[in-house]
Amino acid sequence: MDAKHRGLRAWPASRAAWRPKPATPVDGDDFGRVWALLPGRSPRVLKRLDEQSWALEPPSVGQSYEWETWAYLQTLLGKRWWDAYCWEYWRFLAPLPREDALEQLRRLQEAATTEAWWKLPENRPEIASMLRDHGFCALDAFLPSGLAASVASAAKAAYARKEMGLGVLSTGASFARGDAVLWVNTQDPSTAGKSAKLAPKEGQSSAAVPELAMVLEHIDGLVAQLAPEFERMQCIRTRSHAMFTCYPEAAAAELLDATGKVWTGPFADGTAQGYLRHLDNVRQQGHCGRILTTILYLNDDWREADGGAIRLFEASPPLQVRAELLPEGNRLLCFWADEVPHEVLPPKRDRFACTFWYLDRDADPSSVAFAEAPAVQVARAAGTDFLD
Ligand SMILES: O=C(O)CCC(=O)C(=O)O
Ligand SMILES: [Fe+2]
Repeated sequence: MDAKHRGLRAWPASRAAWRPKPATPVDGDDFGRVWALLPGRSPRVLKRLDEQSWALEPPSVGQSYEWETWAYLQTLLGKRWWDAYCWEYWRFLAPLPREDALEQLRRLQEAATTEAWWKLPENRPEIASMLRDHGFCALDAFLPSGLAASVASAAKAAYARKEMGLGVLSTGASFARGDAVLWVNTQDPSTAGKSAKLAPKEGQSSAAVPELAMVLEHIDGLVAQLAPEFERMQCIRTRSHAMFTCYPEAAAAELLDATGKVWTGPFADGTAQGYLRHLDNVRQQGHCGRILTTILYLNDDWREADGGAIRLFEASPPLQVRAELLPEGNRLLCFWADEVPHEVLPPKRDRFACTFWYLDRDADPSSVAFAEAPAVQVARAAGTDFLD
């Protein structure tokens, strides 16, 4: 991985990067990548905390004594240590009148779950420039936390009910990937009847998950936000149905192939369960319409030791790594479908995600036109409305 991209595991920094490391001094590179998402009525992203003069005052990010403090708080608060961390910085920047601190924290948390930091005008240029400069962008805390949790439960429940089928390549082959897949659309199955079951290919599993409609408002909103910045997004007119995936923990994996045999993954010993390096849209083999890949990860507290990172490569040289990202819950990853080769490393825990592709082709049984699509808006402005 070249120096420019080293450490680009998340943007803003992942929770993993925030985990206290009392014994390890933070080295120069990592130190420069400390970011914070501050909750509040207008949440703010603080960048490069080490460069802010106030951050050098105690309590200061990156100092070993501070990590020790947070390690201690983690033992007291469990998962809530993160909230306390955000709270601490908020308090530090804007001293509050004396008030019950816990009550205030509760209100801050509520505000933080109803507002999307990435929609704020001051954060937009940063997001677009990440996509422009690196070919991908990763947004943490993307959805309101309750919504992210409910999508994660829907995916996990579908997997537990054995509704997911073996992932296959668009060519029909399955040698390269070890995931279980379920195509999901937003229709309410009670009213949609047979049309609620829509998968791109005959025989693939599909289902309707109505709460995805809310998720789509956010992801479509991001696409609409980014589109004016990118010529190549102007032709987007449809979005695929959602693809729920589970890459099962290697030891527990038992997927059936098309002939009903237990499928043991791409490697002969059956231990590896990832997805080999590939492009989502190989233009030389015929443009499949995919312009932008967006993946919402659905896994709580994912650690480096759990494996399962998505590794993004440069187009050239072919094995030059751009970045690796962990599939941490409520992280949205976007990248150019025809320009960013990627692979999924085998996970040591069941690994869930929900993928949508934004396409430049017309709606068909596997995709739908959506109101914010740039090409749809152009057509509307010209007096043609081809939405249902
Ligand atoms: O789940 C991921 O991180 C990526 C999966 C993938 O590459 C795909 O489905 O095409
Ligand atoms: Fe892919």
